Amino acid sequence: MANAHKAEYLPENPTEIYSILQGGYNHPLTREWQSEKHLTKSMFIFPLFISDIDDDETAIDSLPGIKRFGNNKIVNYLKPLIAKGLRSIIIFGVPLKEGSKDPEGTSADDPEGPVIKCIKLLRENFPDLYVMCDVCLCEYTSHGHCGILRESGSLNRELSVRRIAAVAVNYAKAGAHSVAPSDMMDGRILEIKRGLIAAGLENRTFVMSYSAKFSGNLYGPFRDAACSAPSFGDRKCYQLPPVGLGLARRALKRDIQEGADGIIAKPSTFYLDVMKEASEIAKDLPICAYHVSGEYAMLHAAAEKGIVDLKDIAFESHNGFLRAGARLIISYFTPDFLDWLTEN
Ligand SMILES: NCC(=O)CCC(=O)O
Ligand SMILES: [Zn+2]
Ligand SMILES: [Zn+2]
Repeated sequence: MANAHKAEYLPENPTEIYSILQGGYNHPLTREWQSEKHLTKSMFIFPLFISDIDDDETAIDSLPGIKRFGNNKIVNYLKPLIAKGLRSIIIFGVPLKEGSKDPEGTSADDPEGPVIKCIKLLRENFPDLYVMCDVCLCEYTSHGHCGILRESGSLNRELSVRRIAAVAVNYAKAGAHSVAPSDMMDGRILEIKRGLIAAGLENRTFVMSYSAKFSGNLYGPFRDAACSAPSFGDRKCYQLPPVGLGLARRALKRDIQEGADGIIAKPSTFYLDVMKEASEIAKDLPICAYHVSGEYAMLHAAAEKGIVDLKDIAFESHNGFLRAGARLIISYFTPDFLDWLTEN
């Protein structure tokens, strides 16, 4: 008999019954029930570009809707967003003044520099806002690379890691709740944790590691906003090659061992497999997707051309990150989601 292996309880023609799925999602509510996770306002971390020109308020052409602000302007800009439910931001400093960049990136943690001033300002004005700081040297170095260089132009890993850790500790001292090293120097998580312990700040500082940060073609608008393009060469010897899934796994495992409290996967849409693996390898840590500037700009460009609806595509992409295991999202769409998640 053809159906000898068929279970007793199956009907003669099972496809009649078991192939039917559409009854399970024909209503808007039953479609919502399919979602295992929902986007919430508290998942969003909004990138801020803060320059050393205190009255700065400059639109970034390649990042629609995003501006660079000086410290005199940022509080008023954030007030309505916080009223709508903004919980967290990540600060990127942008020194623009003549002579504000040098080989060591001194302006990164200058007490009078844009970042330290912004941390203090935001902590004073918004006691409930969670203040995260990107930690890197590229915005502050004259050469535009993410670490300290040898005379030959190659990276000095040891000096870089020491400098990165010192900057991170100074941000924490100024009041940052979280530091997020994006430099990709080997060993910086351990060095930062050691620095935080030495400063007595280890039990109140969240170290968010950009573990799986790939070099590639999606950071252009950010470099316009942060004026951080390297003056020579590229970042391919420290950011991961896009094909390097194995390297991402190694970086993740190392950063977990060195004590990272959270993991960033970046970029996001093109690297959902990495995000999924990160959520499995680092299952005890929150995974954060970084929807980077190029991804944001592409969706805007497509919407402008009438190819996609901006809100629909933003939900589709950001829900993808949750499906892939992310719990947090750094996104330039944050102000939009604060509106959209209120309407919903
Ligand atoms: N550390 C931040 C970046 O390198 C770029 C992010 C972006 O393109 O939005
Ligand atoms: Zn950098
Ligand atoms: Zn970076």
